[in-house]
Amino acid sequence: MSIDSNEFQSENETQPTLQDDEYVIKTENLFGGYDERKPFIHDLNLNVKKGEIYSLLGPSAAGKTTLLKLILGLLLKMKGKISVFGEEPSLSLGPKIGYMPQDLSLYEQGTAQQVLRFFGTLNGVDKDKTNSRIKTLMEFLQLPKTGRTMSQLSGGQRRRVSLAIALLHEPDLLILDEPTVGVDPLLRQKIWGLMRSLTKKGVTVIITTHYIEEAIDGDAVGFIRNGTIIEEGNPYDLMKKHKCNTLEDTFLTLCKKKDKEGLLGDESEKEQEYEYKAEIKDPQSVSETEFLIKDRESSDSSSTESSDQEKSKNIISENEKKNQATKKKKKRKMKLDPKKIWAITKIKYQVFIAYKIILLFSIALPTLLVLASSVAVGKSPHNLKFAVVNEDEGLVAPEMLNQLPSLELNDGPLNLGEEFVKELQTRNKNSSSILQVKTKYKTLESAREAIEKGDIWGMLYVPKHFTFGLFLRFYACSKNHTVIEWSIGSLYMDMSNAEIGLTIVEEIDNTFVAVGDRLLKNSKNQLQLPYNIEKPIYGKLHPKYKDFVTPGIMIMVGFSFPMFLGSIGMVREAMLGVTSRIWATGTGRFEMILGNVTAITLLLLLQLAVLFPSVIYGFKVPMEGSIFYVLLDIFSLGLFGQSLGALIGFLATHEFQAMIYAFLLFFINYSLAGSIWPALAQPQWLYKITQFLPTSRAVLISRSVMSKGWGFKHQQVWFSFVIVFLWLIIFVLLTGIFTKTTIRPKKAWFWEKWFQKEKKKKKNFNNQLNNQPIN
Ligand SMILES: Nc1ncnc2c1ncn2[C@@H]1O[C@H](COP(=O)(O)OP(=O)(O)OP(=O)(O)O)[C@@H](O)[C@H]1O
Repeated sequence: MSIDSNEFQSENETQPTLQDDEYVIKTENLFGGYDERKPFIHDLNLNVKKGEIYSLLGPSAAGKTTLLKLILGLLLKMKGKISVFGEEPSLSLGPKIGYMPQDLSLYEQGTAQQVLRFFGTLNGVDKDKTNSRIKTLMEFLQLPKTGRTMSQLSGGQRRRVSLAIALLHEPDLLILDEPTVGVDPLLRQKIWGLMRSLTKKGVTVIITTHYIEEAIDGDAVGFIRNGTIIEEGNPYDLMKKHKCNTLEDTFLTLCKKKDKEGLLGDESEKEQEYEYKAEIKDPQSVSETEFLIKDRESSDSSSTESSDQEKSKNIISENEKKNQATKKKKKRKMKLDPKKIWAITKIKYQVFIAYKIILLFSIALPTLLVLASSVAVGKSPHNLKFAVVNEDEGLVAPEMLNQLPSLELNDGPLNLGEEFVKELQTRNKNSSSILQVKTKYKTLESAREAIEKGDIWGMLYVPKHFTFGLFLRFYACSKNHTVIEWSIGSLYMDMSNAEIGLTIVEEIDNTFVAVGDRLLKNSKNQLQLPYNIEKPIYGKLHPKYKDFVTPGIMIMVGFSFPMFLGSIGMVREAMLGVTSRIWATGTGRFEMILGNVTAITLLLLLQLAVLFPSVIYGFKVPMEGSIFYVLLDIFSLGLFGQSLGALIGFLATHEFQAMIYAFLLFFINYSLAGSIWPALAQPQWLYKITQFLPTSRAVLISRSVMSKGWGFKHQQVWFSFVIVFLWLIIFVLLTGIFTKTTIRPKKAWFWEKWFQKEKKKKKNFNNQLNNQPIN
C-alpha cells in the first residue's frame, strides 16, 4: 500500500523504547464482563505481538469493547490472566497507552485544541510538544482549525479529534475502538498508513473495525464471537488455511465450522459451566498464586496450541516476577500531579465559560437568593384586611361620666368601641401598615361570613354594652356575671396562617393599650408592664427576621450549590464516558477529586466576592464580628458540600438519581439546620441530634459572628468549627474510598453460588451414574 505518512515520521523520532518481550498483550483463559453470574468474555486467549497491527474482528455485541476495557484495566477481570507490557493491566500504564473509545467520551463544550491540550497534560506531555503535536495531528486528520467547540464539529470530525487524543502523547500501545468509522476512504487509507509507520518504530496497535476487509493490511487478526476468540493469526495465513478469498468469508467459514463442531456450544450452558469461585480483585492486589492458569479440561487441543500456551505462561510468569517489586512500590505512592489537577480545573472552566450566562448566573446565585429572601421572607405581613363590628352604645349618663375624672374625654359620651376603631385607623392608615381596617360589616354574622369566604383575616366584635360593662366592672367593682360578659369583646380569626394570625392579635393588643394610654391622661404609663425592656446586649430592640435568616440562607447556598454542581457534573461526565477516558490516562482518583474541588472552590470564591459586599452594604445585615470567620465557615461547608456531591456523583448512575439524592440531602439540612427557623423549636431529642449536623453548626457560627460579634474564643464557635471540620475530613476520606476507577462486575448472591454448586454436584453424580457399567 502506498500511503504517505511522512508528515508523521519526524514526530516519532523520540519514540520511547519498548520492553523486549515478544508479546505486548496476552490473555489466557480470560473470563470477564459486567456480571459475575454471566461472564460475557470467557476462556479467551489473545496474543498481540510487539510492533504489529492486530485487528479484532467480530459482529456487533461480540465482546470487542469489553475485551479492550479488560486490557486497559477499566473493567476488572473475573478469572484467567491478562498481561499488558508484562504487567497485570492497571491504570498506571496510562501514558504508555493511547486509547480511543468507541463512544466520543469527550467534553463537548471545549474546542478541539482545548480538549487535546487537556489530554496532553494528563498524559504528561509538555506544553510546546503538545502544541506542535496538535498542529501536526490536526493537519494530518484534516481537522478544521477554527475555534469551533466539539459540539459544533461533525460526527466524523469529532471521532478524528478522539483519534488525535490517542496519538498525541506517542504511546507504545494504541488501543483503537473503531477508529475508521465516519472517515472517508482516503483518510482511512492514510490512518492505516500512519499505523503502519508507527508499528515500524515499535508501536503496537490493536484495533476493532466493522470494515472487516481493511484488516487485511494488518499483521494479525483475531476473530471474536460470543465473547471468545475463535481463531487468530496472520490474515493471509488464515484465508489460506480456510481456503477463502476474503477475510469475511474466512470468518463465516470459521463460524460455520465451529458451530458444526459445537465448540461454541449453547451460551447458557457456557454460563453454567463458569464457577463462581473466581475472586474479583483489584489489579494491584492480585497475588502471584492467582495468576495460575486454570487447567484446561479439554485435552483435545492441538499440540501447537499447547506449546503456544506454555510459551505464553512463561512469558507472563517472568514478566510478573520482574514487575512484582515495582508494583509494590507503585501501590504505596499516591500521585498528586499539580499540572493534572490544574488541567482538570481548567477544562471545567472551559465548560462553564461555554455557558456564559449560566456562569454569570451561578456567580450571582447566592446573592440573588439572599436578595429574594430579604425582600420576601422575614418581614412582618402587612395590609391585612381586618373588620371591626362596633355595636357599642357607649356611656351617655352625665352622672356616670363625671365619675371618670382621670380620663381624657372630649365633650360628649364615652364610647370605647369607637375609640378603639379610631385608634386602629390612625395606626393603620398607610398601605404598608399592618392592617387595612374595614368597618363596612354591620353585623357579627356578615363579618363571620367574610372570614369564611377569605375576604378578611379577622374581626373584632364590640358588644352593645361594652363601655357600660367596663364602667361597672372597674368603677362600680361589679362582679356580676352579665356585667363581665358585657365588658368583653370577641376576636374572630382565620388562624390558618400562623404568622398573619399572630401579627393581627399582637396589633389588636397594642391598640387596646394605646387607647388606654391615650385616655388615661393624668396617669400616663398606668397600663405599662412592671418592667422595662432595656437596650439588648446582642441584636436590636426591634429585630428583623432578615437579620436572623440571612446567615442561614448563606450557609445553605454555600453548602447546596457545590453539592448539586459536583454530583450532577460528575454523573454527567461518567455517562459521557469522559471519566473513564481520564482514568485511562493514569490520572489518580485524588487528582480527579482535587481538580473538581479546585474548580468548584474557585466558583465559590467568586460567589462569596459578590455576596458579602451585597449582604453587608446592600441589605444592611449586621456584621458585628470578623468577616473572616464567616468566610471560613461558608468555605468549609462548601468543601463539605462538594465532598458530599462527589460521593453522590460516584454512587449515582444517572443524573436523575444524583438529583434526587442531592435534593433529599438539601431538604434534610434545610429543615434541620435551623437556617430559617430556630433549631430550638425542634423536639428536645431531635435537637440533640441535629446539633451535630455540620450545617446546624455552620449556621450557628455565622449567626453568632454576624449578630453577636463572637470569634474563636467562644466555645460555641470553636467547637462548631471542630464539628464541621470532622465531617469534612470524614467525607473527603469516604469520597476517596468510594471513588472507583474501575468497573467491577456485579457480584453473585451467596445463594446463587450455593445453587450453582449444588447443580454441579448433581450433574457430576448423574455423570458418574451414567458411566457405571451395567451388570
Ligand atoms: N456497561 C455494560 N453493562 C452490562 N452489559 C454490557 C455493558 N456494556 C456492554 N454490555 C454487554 O456486553 C456485551 C458485549 O458488548 P461489547 O460492547 O463488548 O460488544 P462489541 O463487540 O464492542 O459490539 P459493537 O461492535 O456493537 O460495539 C453485549 O451483550 C452488551 O450488551
